[in-house]
Amino acid sequence: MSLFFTFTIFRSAIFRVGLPIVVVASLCLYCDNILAIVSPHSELMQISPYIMLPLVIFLSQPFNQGNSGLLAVVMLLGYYLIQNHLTFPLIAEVDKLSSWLIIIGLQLSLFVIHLLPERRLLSKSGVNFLLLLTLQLIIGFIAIKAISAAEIDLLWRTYLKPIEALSSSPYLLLMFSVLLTVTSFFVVVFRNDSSDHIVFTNLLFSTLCLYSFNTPVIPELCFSLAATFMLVHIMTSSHELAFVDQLTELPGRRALEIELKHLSGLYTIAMVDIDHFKHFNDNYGHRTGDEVLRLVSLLMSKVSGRAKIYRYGGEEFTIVIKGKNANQSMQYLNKIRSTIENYDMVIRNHQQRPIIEPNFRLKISKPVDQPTVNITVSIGVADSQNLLSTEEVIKAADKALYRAKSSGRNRVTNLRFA
Ligand SMILES: Nc1nc2c(ncn2[C@@H]2O[C@H](COP(=O)(O)OP(=O)(O)OP(=O)(O)O)[C@@H](O)[C@H]2O)c(=O)[nH]1
Repeated sequence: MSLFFTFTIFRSAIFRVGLPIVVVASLCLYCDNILAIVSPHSELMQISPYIMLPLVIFLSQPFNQGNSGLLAVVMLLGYYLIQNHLTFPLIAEVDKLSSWLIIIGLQLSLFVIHLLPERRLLSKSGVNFLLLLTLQLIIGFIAIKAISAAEIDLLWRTYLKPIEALSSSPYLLLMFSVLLTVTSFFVVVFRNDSSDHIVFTNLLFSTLCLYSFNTPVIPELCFSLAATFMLVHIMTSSHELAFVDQLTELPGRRALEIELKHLSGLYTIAMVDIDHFKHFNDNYGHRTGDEVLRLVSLLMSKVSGRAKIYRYGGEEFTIVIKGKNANQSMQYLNKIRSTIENYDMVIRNHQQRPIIEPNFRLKISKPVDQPTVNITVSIGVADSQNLLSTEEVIKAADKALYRAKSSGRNRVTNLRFA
């Protein structure tokens, strides 16, 4: 499987919602076994959200993941309130009211983060959100002071009685939680913006926490797992920013440099360059040019083979094929060249629809009567046989690419056989 598809799978909505669902489902299925393992470490479990959530807040600032930072602030506050303002099992009237307010406040605040742009934690939108959170806290405290025990009891008996066989939490609150979590699920499936899946993950774990509020260690476990997902999200997003080209979603130049450091033995390097791309940009505009770059990346990735494809820079790509010499790689490279050449690109008005659909699906069939253009690429190839270093192989492939261009373009050139 090429690196391109590995990245695509990790970034897909299905993977992003699927992984936390699998974790939560496993927790539910093997609850007794998991509790038996973690219960002896309950003190450690209790403090772990206090360590992990501040770490998320701290890392979110330099890593530009403000929404993760805000999620962690909400979760930390929720966890603190659950640990310090509730007595389990929830029998006292004031505890019941507090738990309802905490859950409603926690989940609404988490959900609102779907609406925020990805900025730094201490940006204008971040600070506004934190002010809103403070306001919510004040309203909560006023409500607890203002509502009498008799009124809470009436509320409990009239609207909020739990279905004991299902959960000790009021079913109306559970429904509210599930509704927000399911809505968030669809936000990930249909939008899948940078932090959507992590909002969903937090909602999912907080719903599980509500569902099993009175089970010991469950709140600690849920908040720790949510923090773990956020830490992984911050790390993988930063890795992506550093190593994945944002336009084509292929690994970029830095990823290639690291790959080159580890290359040894027999391998082939091919430099791929789109022909007359400046002309294409001048004729159809830079935005269409960008889409062509994405299309070429996608077409190259679809041609099967165990090669790794990188965006070298501009309209140039690098293909690394391990375990094969240049001659053995020619068939694969020619297939890439011909696949690109034979793809009929429909140039649409950008106000209507782009060449490639936003979710990166290839448009295979072209509508009748639409004018099409075909682009071509030139490829220069060299292998590690008789060459001492990767720099030399790249230089030789570059030289071969220059020859491919000067010999008429739209060809694969291997200088050893030229
Ligand atoms: N749209 C778009 N254009 C880019 C990007 N990076 C580089 N380019 C353009 O790619 C073009 C490269 O042009 P040249 O190096 O002259 O090459 P060419 O026109 O492809 O000609 P040959 O390589 O000789 O076939 C320039 O016009 C750059 O502006 C990008 O990320 N997006």
